[in-house]
Amino acid sequence: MIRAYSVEDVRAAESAAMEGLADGELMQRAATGLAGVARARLEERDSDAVVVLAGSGDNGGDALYAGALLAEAGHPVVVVLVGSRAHEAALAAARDAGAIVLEWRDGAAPGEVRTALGEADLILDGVTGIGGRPGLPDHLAALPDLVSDDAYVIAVDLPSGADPAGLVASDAVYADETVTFGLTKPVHLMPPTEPATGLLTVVDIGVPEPSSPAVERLTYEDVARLWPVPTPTDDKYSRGVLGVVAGGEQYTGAPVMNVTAAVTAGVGMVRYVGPRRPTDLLRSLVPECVFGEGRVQAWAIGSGLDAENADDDQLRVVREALESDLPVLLDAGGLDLLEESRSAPTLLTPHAGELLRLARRLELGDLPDDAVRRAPVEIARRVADHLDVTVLLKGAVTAVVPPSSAGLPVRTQSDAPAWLATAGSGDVLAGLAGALLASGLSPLDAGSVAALVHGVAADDANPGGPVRAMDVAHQLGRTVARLLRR
Ligand SMILES: NC(=O)C1=CN([C@@H]2O[C@H](COP(=O)(O)OP(=O)(O)OC[C@H]3O[C@@H](n4cnc5c(N)ncnc54)[C@H](OP(=O)(O)O)[C@@H]3O)[C@@H](O)[C@H]2O)[C@@H](O)CC1
Ligand SMILES: Nc1ncnc2c1ncn2[C@@H]1O[C@H](COP(=O)(O)OP(=O)(O)O)[C@@H](O)[C@H]1O
Repeated sequence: MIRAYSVEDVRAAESAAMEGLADGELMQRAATGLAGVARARLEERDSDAVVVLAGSGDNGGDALYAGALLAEAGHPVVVVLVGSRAHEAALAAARDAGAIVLEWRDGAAPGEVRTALGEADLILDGVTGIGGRPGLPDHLAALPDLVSDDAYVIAVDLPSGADPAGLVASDAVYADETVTFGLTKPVHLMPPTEPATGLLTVVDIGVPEPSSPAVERLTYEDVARLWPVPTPTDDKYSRGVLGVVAGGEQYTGAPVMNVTAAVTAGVGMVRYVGPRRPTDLLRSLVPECVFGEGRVQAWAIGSGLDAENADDDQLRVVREALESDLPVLLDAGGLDLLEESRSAPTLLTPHAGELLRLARRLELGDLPDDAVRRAPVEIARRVADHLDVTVLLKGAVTAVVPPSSAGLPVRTQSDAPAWLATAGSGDVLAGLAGALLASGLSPLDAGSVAALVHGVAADDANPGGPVRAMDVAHQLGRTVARLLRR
């Protein structure tokens, strides 16, 4: 498990670590680790010229001390001061080591700054760290255009401009690599900010780990720990039966994808409830599936289901499922059918558009069109709290957000290639997560394990190339086996 800690907890842990250490010792450790990574990258790329962007705070201090170490090691280093102040001792160290110091505190970039940025092989981005407000100052808006495409950008602690809490989207430096100190922070793992982080390298500076993470990420080892592996005493019923209510006369593909995914992921059994056409299709495409109502351990409801024109039998079964004490997953059209909290475990799996529609239907505050893009986890949290459900918000970084009452951290997963952004892949995820709910996993575990396995299966199905949703569904069993064997 990878764990990230809130800025307040990081600051408290850093203060605890500083007790008994000489003044500035932690910053020296940070700068030494940062300079070590920077030197390794310069060497790997057979390159030399360094630009240090230094802001007003201690993040700028880290970058300046690292710049001093790189200058001492013989690299040409140009420091560009971009904030209203600079860390004085660190700036003096950089000067003493031979760095050239330029200023770009406002307005357009001076010519010599443009030249330095254009010629840099490696840039240390030390504009802001965990003390930064989201967004870059206006005068730095032109920064990306001034940096050569060939330059390797290392963000110091976090990409400048990115929200340290990872809650809101903003302008930020997009780094090739982020070197963070001691502890991973939410910015590195959350949907709106992780894409700016690049490769994440954690340098140990001796900061103790706080007790409660704000964000967690499952690793392959966690899948091996959480996956419901059958024992010799199991039978198909004890392993879990998933009921699927999906599709209709119009939308016949979604149930095929749901059911194929659940069956391939190894659920005990799947029962499908739906009208004639999808039923006939499933009979020929997924012969393992059984049809009609019966006892189940969990429901997956809503993929390809048009709530307005749904079959009466389907709507009745959905009503009964929602009133039952069984775990329910609601996807796509099923999201329109939940009116109030349930007492049983409930997992919603919207994409951004569906989350916005749901939050608006529930009247959860002022919600402009870009509300979910700007603050995805906050909107998911509003829905989770209002309905007392777990919300899995799909995207390049998928967030699984439990209700605040559970007192659990958010889980985020980013295991999928962008090729997975293809019609039907969400239906595969719903079938997979439903299968895990039926086998007894909590909504948080089922959602996060499913997101990880779904993403890895997409890559396994055709490494480095396009995938169709059905290929992801067919790949699930082999991917699970590979992750369990590790
Ligand atoms: N504590 C420790 O033991 C250790 C800490 N360490 C390091 O310290 C970092 C935290 O340092 P920090 O607290 O000084 O905050 P930091 O992120 O540098 O920025 C603060 C200043 O930036 C400015 N500013 C704000 N927003 C801005 C924006 N959007 N765009 C531009 N400027 C902006 C604002 O100044 P203002 O603009 O208001 O004058 C504010 O005062 C941490 O990330 C890690 O790198 C390591 O050395 C390990 C040990
Ligand atoms: N850029 C991306 N990179 C990786 N995965 C993505 C990306 N965009 C979407 N996905 C994943 O693809 C799936 C799409 O689901 P969804 O939008 O519900 O599709 P559908 O409704 O067609 O089945 C989700 O699992 C989502 O996490």
